[in-house]
Amino acid sequence: MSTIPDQLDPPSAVAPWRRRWTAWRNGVLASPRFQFWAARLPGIAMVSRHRAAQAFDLVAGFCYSQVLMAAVQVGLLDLLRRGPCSADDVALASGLSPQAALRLVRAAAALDLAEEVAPGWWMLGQQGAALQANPGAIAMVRHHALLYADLADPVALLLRDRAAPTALSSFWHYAQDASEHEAASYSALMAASQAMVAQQALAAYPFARHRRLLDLGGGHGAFASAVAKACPALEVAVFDLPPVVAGAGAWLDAAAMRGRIALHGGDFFRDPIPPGHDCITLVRVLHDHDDDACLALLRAARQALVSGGRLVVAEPMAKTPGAAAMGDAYFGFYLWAMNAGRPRSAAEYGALLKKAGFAGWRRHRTAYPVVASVVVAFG
Ligand SMILES: C[S@@+](CC[C@H](N)C(=O)[O-])C[C@H]1O[C@@H](n2cnc3c(N)ncnc32)[C@H](O)[C@@H]1O
Repeated sequence: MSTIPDQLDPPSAVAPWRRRWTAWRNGVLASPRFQFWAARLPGIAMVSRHRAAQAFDLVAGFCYSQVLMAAVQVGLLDLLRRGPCSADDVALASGLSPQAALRLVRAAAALDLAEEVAPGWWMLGQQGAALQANPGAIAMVRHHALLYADLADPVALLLRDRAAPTALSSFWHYAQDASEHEAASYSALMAASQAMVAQQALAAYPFARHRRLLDLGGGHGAFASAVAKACPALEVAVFDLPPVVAGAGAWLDAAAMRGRIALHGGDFFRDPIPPGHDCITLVRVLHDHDDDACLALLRAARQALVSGGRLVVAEPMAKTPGAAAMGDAYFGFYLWAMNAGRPRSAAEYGALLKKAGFAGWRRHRTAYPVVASVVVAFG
């Protein structure tokens, strides 16, 4: 099927030394002789074993994710949280056969989701404990069934070029006329995973220096509520599609924030953005949209901001040191499957913000950039 020629004409953009060095290094790494010796030479052997394990994880990662999915779906993590369990306990609670339960709990232990604390008895492992305590992460694991369905044939997905509906594009139905049920499904997922994002943004940027904040695409108000709690003097409002805003009341009631957060329903690509705010936030919104749409939204946000105001962008970004796979691999394919948007680096946001008329921008450090990076624009 591939029509890629053996040799490509070197493009002038690639420095000759870089091309020669990379080709030489790759030739060495691919050589069976090098691999044979690298596994035996003291010092290099450790590195090469680590690289081999990484390569295996890359090949088998989809299977690990499905072990996690099964553990979440049958309630294994909840069960192990309560105390030591045998495979028979797992079988009884999950409806699996004893041998299937044993296979699952052993796989979970190999991934640090479970830990065998005595022969035949398991509790939560370290990863399992952290995940089980994080409702947002668990909600995302369940949600991944849709992405997994879209990725079943990744080349077919790429070939469709975002022109045909997918499981994810149906889930993320951003429209004025979306049903309240559709809007409620994705808004609940976002609200469940918002706490960890808000934590990053609140620690990275001093929202309390502002007077009035508008969270564009703010869903049911989870981020707005977190900021309002952290900054009692700040007036906080949310702007989102009418079917989303219509469902926000119940969420705000549950969080005891009704009345504290003003709600505006509208389409930020068509309707005017409410003026008079000195801070506008876009949290996990821009990466859902293609460049032209982002630019239009950033221009509209800049016009709505009061003079001297700030625009705060918070979302997981591409080219994040130490978390590059999260950006262009995970979000790259997630948003491709969603049929809109792309992950962008902080520098790419900087360029878009300048194009939208902002005088400057700055990246604010977050403790977990894998959850969210923060870029602030001014002027
Ligand atoms: C990925 S969600 C993020 C929600 C929230 N900011 C968070 O981080 O939890 C994107 C949000 O943008 C909203 N949105 C998308 N298109 C919109 C539009 N044209 N006008 C207003 N809101 C829109 C969606 O309804 C959704 O609530």
